[in-house]
Amino acid sequence: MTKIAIFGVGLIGGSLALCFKGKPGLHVVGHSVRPESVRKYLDRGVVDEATTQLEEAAADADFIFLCVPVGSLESYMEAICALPLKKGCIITDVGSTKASVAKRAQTMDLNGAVFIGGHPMAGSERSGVEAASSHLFENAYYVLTPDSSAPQEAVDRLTELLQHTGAHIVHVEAGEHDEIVGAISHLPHIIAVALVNQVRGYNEHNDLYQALAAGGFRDITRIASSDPVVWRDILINNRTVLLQLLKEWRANTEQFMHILEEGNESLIEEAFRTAGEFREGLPERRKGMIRALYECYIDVPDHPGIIGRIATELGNHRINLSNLQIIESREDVPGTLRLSFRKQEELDRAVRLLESLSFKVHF
Ligand SMILES: NC(=O)c1ccc[n+]([C@@H]2O[C@H](COP(=O)([O-])OP(=O)(O)OC[C@H]3O[C@@H](n4cnc5c(N)ncnc54)[C@H](O)[C@@H]3O)[C@@H](O)[C@H]2O)c1
Ligand SMILES: O=C(O)C(=O)C[C@]1(C(=O)O)C=C[C@@H](O)C=C1
Repeated sequence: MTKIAIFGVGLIGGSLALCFKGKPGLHVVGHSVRPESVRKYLDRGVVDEATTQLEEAAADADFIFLCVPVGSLESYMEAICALPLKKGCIITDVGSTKASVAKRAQTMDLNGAVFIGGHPMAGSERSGVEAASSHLFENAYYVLTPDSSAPQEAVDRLTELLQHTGAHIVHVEAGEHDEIVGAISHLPHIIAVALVNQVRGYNEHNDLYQALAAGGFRDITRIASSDPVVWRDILINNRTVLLQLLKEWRANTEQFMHILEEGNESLIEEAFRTAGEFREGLPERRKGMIRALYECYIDVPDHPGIIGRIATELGNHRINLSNLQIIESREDVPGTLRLSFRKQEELDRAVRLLESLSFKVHF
């Protein structure tokens, strides 16, 4: 039996546990310092076994996954490596920053274990084991940051285990990883939070701000609802990179102010054109969340029964919708529906069907 110990069975740890649990030859043990959490993991069937004892969880483990907030990673590593570990045990983490934990692993006594940093590029604004899903990592990228001291055999073993997540494994150097995710994940979280708080301030004097906030505001601010402790740790940990990115962001914002002061129409168009083109190239269909898998948007006239008709047509053609969301709906104005499917083939069939019914489909 291969024993997998997961420390911190929250959104990410719980999702990994669900990917491994029930697979032949794998036994998943969850750890929490809180007895009520241990009971919850067992009641929800996320792990095979759960304990509050660090030593019991780590004993004889072939793989140890550290799925706690970034600020707690090093203390967990130190506590675990002071325990008797199985020789050749692989310790990995899922932290959203990689350089500091990699550096700490290089300077500490790993007690016969091998450390390989990891970071699944999938997640959600939700947290806790309640939000865990076995589908979270499907088709997402999963970054590994092995340094030159990591034996190839260990990297191969971890890569093989992670096949159960359905993610694509990529190797990135830890420092480069932190720069890239700083720009594509951490900076957007800061911007979303700052924007929501700016509007929250206006709303204190006029609650129409909140009432009128529609698709645009929701789309750009979903991640502002992310877990405060998890994000406190990420931002503090990656602050050198983030301070540089924020300087560049400030310069970009000032440039936009100049364009507006000048009333420069062509530069505004140009900014939307270049941004739109780049965004079109994002690997949209590789996202790991169920709700964001294979999507299309359709314009619909705002009249009663239209949603029912679309759902019925899809059902009649045995096309399974995984989600349907009204993005915009106002009286007398065409609305937009977002339709999500679990498979490319279902999306393709839905698009053909909806177009044949004269709906306008976008991606
Ligand atoms: N949320 C995301 O979208 C996402 C995506 C990829 C990676 N990560 C990384 O995964 C790790 C876990 O994040 P998550 O989103 O699963 O968080 P979560 O809050 O859902 O889970 C965190 C787990 O760690 C435990 N924990 C242990 N020590 C803790 C402490 N001192 N403070 C708070 N919780 C503590 C909690 O009980 C919980 O089980 C973080 O390092 C995060 O950077 C998060
Ligand atoms: O989709 C989200 O809600 C996320 O915040 C996921 C997200 C991201 O920014 O893309 C957040 C943190 C991670 O470390 C990896 C992925």
